[in-house]
Amino acid sequence: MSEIVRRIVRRWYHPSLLRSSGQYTWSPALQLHTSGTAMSVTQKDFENAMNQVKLLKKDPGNEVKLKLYALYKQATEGPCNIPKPGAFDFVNKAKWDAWNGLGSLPKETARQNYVDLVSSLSGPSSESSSQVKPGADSKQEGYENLLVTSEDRITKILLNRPTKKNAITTQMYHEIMLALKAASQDDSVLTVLTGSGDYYCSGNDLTNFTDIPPGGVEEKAKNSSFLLRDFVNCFIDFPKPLVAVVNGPAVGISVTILGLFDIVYASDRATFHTPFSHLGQSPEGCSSYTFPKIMGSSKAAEMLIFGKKLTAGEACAQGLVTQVFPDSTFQKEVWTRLKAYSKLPPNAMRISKEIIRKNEKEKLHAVNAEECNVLLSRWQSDECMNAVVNFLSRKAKL
Ligand SMILES: CCCCC/C=C/CC(=O)SCCNC(=O)CCNC(=O)[C@H](O)C(C)(C)COP(=O)(O)OP(=O)(O)OC[C@H]1O[C@@H](n2cnc3c(N)ncnc32)[C@H](O)[C@@H]1OP(=O)(O)O
Repeated sequence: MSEIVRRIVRRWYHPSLLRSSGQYTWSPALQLHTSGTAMSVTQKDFENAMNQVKLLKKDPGNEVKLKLYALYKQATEGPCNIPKPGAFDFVNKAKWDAWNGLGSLPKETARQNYVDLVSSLSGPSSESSSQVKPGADSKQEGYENLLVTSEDRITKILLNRPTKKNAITTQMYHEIMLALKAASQDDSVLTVLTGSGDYYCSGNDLTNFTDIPPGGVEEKAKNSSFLLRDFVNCFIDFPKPLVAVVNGPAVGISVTILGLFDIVYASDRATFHTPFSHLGQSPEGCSSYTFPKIMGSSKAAEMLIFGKKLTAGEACAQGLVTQVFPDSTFQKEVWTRLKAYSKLPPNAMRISKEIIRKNEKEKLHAVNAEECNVLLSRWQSDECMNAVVNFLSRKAKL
């Protein structure tokens, strides 16, 4: 083991680098405001949702209350505009973090997300709504950082960790695999992956690298390689039409697996970034095969080797994205379209997907295995470890 590796392992264990997510105590100070400024189309839904919150029979828990608080503030006041409270002012710091974590999420999207979240907590409502609201029908329990709902024959898997830009933790990889398995067997006909807050997903959670088992960095790298292979296999083998609703910036693995989706709809706020060389890593998610195929080898190289960040428009021009929508109407347009698609005969859709993908499957599994094998050594390299330490010690961002 080189000196740098020893230094990094020591630093990985150093408590000052391991930031906890914190536990919050519910107090009246966290309760939602119930007056809002008048807004156009969804104001009625928004007000109904605010009223539904007061009628909830079960305490939704502090994490959900913080999300509701943040979305409410974003929907009514826009991006966080108050100074960061001191570290020991726990409650206000938690509220500030939640609101600030929504970044520049547009008011309209925050209002929609608030209504969706309340619907998922309340179950089906008897009131009519002017909006298409995916996810109000049935919420599936057992996920910590996903919100999995089914409505209108669409299963929606929402990455629900907005304060961390939906970075994917080890547990989330497992939860996403479970959710995909359940969706492949439920009575839905389409499956959607999307993100909550202003990001679609910031990729692999870099703190995953701090959880070193007794076998050291090598064992960690092996475990991660197996987990990644299983994770990507779930996308390769998913039998129903799979749609990515890219609501904001996407980074790393959340971008590379897009080549395994059947449709990718993007907000015009979305960007697509695979900074593998910057991180001392290499492509995964079968992108070393799908990207050159989709966009040609030189465009793929610019993304995968040089980390060029694409706008939604560029990603669409290069074939990675199916269609781009203005952010202000993104949710409404996309869900209206998906709801219409979900009425098509399910067996025909499934069989069409199978015939489109079947000749590629073996190749994709081989590419996945090879990419994971290369990453196994990349994750143990000084280049990668330095990049992770720099991020964790706040020296580097993308
Ligand atoms: C099983 C293992 C499989 C591994 C598969 C491999 C996949 C490869 C990849 O996915 S590579 C991509 C990895 N991702 C990154 O490098 C992104 C790192 N994040 C950033 O550069 C920035 O956070 C940002 C550009 C995404 C957003 O910047 P912004 O200034 O808008 O916001 P903050 O930096 O303040 O972020 C808010 C909080 O979220 C935390 N966070 C964001 N992304 C990640 C991440 N990928 N991993 C861990 N934590 C992340 C960030 O630290 C902030 O937390 P804090 O509020 O506690 O400070």
